[in-house]
Amino acid sequence: MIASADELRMQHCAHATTQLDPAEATRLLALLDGWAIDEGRLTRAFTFRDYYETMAFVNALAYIAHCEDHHPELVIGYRNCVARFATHSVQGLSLNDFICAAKADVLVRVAGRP
Ligand SMILES: C[C@H](O)[C@H](O)[C@H]1CNC2=NC(N)=NC(=O)C2=N1
Repeated sequence: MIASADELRMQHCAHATTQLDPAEATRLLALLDGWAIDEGRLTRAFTFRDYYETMAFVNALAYIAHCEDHHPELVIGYRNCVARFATHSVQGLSLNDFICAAKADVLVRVAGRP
Protein backbone atom coordinates (compact mmCIF):
# COMPACT_ATOMS: atom_id res chain seq x y z
CA MET A 1 0.00 0.00 0.00
CA ILE A 2 1.32 3.43 -0.96
CA ALA A 3 1.64 5.38 2.29
CA SER A 4 3.42 8.63 1.42
CA ALA A 5 3.81 11.25 -1.30
CA ASP A 6 7.41 10.11 -1.76
CA GLU A 7 6.24 6.57 -2.45
CA LEU A 8 3.70 7.91 -4.93
CA ARG A 9 6.26 9.94 -6.86
CA MET A 10 8.59 6.95 -7.16
CA GLN A 11 5.92 5.06 -9.16
CA HIS A 12 5.33 5.20 -12.91
CA CYS A 13 2.02 5.32 -14.71
CA ALA A 14 0.66 2.10 -16.17
CA HIS A 15 -2.41 1.45 -18.30
CA ALA A 16 -5.40 1.90 -16.02
CA THR A 17 -8.44 -0.35 -16.35
CA THR A 18 -10.40 0.44 -13.20
CA GLN A 19 -11.32 3.59 -11.36
CA LEU A 20 -10.01 4.01 -7.85
CA ASP A 21 -12.77 3.44 -5.37
CA PRO A 22 -13.72 6.69 -3.64
CA ALA A 23 -12.29 5.66 -0.26
CA GLU A 24 -8.89 4.92 -1.81
CA ALA A 25 -8.96 8.21 -3.75
CA THR A 26 -9.67 10.06 -0.49
CA ARG A 27 -6.83 8.24 1.24
CA LEU A 28 -4.34 9.07 -1.53
CA LEU A 29 -5.55 12.68 -1.63
CA ALA A 30 -4.59 13.04 2.04
CA LEU A 31 -0.98 12.16 1.12
CA LEU A 32 -0.76 15.25 -1.11
CA ASP A 33 -0.66 18.95 -0.22
CA GLY A 34 -2.87 21.44 -1.99
CA TRP A 35 -4.82 19.08 -4.22
CA ALA A 36 -8.57 18.57 -4.24
CA ILE A 37 -10.96 16.33 -6.10
CA ASP A 38 -13.17 18.68 -8.08
CA GLU A 39 -15.81 17.38 -10.49
CA GLY A 40 -14.03 14.03 -10.55
CA ARG A 41 -10.63 15.49 -11.39
CA LEU A 42 -7.56 15.83 -9.20
CA THR A 43 -6.99 19.57 -9.18
CA ARG A 44 -4.45 22.03 -7.85
CA ALA A 45 -3.77 25.73 -8.43
CA PHE A 46 -0.08 26.67 -8.51
CA THR A 47 1.06 30.29 -8.13
CA PHE A 48 4.28 31.91 -9.31
CA ARG A 49 6.04 35.28 -9.28
CA ASP A 50 5.64 36.05 -12.95
CA TYR A 51 4.81 34.67 -16.36
CA TYR A 52 8.30 33.31 -16.92
CA GLU A 53 8.15 31.14 -13.80
CA THR A 54 4.63 30.02 -14.68
CA MET A 55 5.72 28.92 -18.13
CA ALA A 56 8.88 27.25 -16.81
CA PHE A 57 6.66 25.20 -14.51
CA VAL A 58 4.29 24.37 -17.38
CA ASN A 59 7.19 23.15 -19.51
CA ALA A 60 8.62 21.03 -16.70
CA LEU A 61 5.16 19.59 -16.09
CA ALA A 62 4.88 18.85 -19.82
CA TYR A 63 8.11 16.88 -19.55
CA ILE A 64 6.70 14.80 -16.70
CA ALA A 65 3.47 14.29 -18.67
CA HIS A 66 5.43 13.16 -21.72
CA CYS A 67 7.59 10.74 -19.71
CA GLU A 68 4.54 9.26 -17.97
CA ASP A 69 2.23 9.47 -20.99
CA HIS A 70 -0.33 11.05 -18.70
CA HIS A 71 -1.38 14.61 -19.40
CA PRO A 72 -3.09 17.19 -17.23
CA GLU A 73 -5.57 19.75 -18.42
CA LEU A 74 -3.94 23.12 -17.83
CA VAL A 75 -5.35 26.59 -17.41
CA ILE A 76 -2.49 29.07 -17.55
CA GLY A 77 -2.54 32.63 -16.25
CA TYR A 78 0.14 35.28 -15.78
CA ARG A 79 1.14 34.07 -12.30
CA ASN A 80 -0.81 30.86 -11.95
CA CYS A 81 -1.56 27.53 -13.46
CA VAL A 82 -4.44 25.20 -12.60
CA ALA A 83 -3.65 21.55 -13.32
CA ARG A 84 -6.37 18.90 -13.49
CA PHE A 85 -5.67 15.20 -13.78
CA ALA A 86 -8.14 12.47 -14.68
CA THR A 87 -7.83 9.18 -16.55
CA HIS A 88 -9.69 8.92 -19.84
CA SER A 89 -9.60 5.12 -20.04
CA VAL A 90 -11.53 4.76 -16.76
CA GLN A 91 -13.53 8.01 -17.07
CA GLY A 92 -12.47 8.97 -13.58
CA LEU A 93 -9.50 8.82 -11.26
CA SER A 94 -6.78 6.20 -11.31
CA LEU A 95 -3.51 5.83 -9.46
CA ASN A 96 -1.86 7.53 -12.46
CA ASP A 97 -3.46 10.85 -11.53
CA PHE A 98 -2.00 10.73 -8.04
CA ILE A 99 1.43 9.65 -9.27
CA CYS A 100 1.60 12.63 -11.65
CA ALA A 101 0.26 15.03 -9.02
CA ALA A 102 2.99 13.93 -6.61
CA LYS A 103 5.63 14.42 -9.32
CA ALA A 104 4.26 17.88 -10.17
CA ASP A 105 4.59 18.91 -6.53
CA VAL A 106 8.34 18.26 -6.64
CA LEU A 107 8.68 21.09 -9.15
CA VAL A 108 7.50 23.65 -6.61
CA ARG A 109 8.52 21.96 -3.34
CA VAL A 110 12.06 21.01 -4.31
CA ALA A 111 12.96 22.92 -7.45
CA GLY A 112 10.87 26.07 -6.91
CA ARG A 113 12.18 29.28 -5.42
CA PRO A 114 11.58 29.64 -1.66
C1 LIG B 1 -2.86 6.28 -25.73
C2 LIG B 1 -2.37 7.13 -24.59
O1 LIG B 1 -1.41 6.44 -23.85
C3 LIG B 1 -3.49 7.53 -23.67
O2 LIG B 1 -4.49 8.22 -24.40
C4 LIG B 1 -3.06 8.35 -22.48
C5 LIG B 1 -2.44 9.67 -22.86
N1 LIG B 1 -2.57 10.66 -21.83
C6 LIG B 1 -3.50 10.61 -20.89
N2 LIG B 1 -3.65 11.60 -20.05
C7 LIG B 1 -4.60 11.59 -19.11
N3 LIG B 1 -4.71 12.61 -18.24
N4 LIG B 1 -5.44 10.56 -19.00
C8 LIG B 1 -5.36 9.49 -19.80
O3 LIG B 1 -6.14 8.55 -19.67
C9 LIG B 1 -4.34 9.49 -20.80
N5 LIG B 1 -4.16 8.47 -21.62
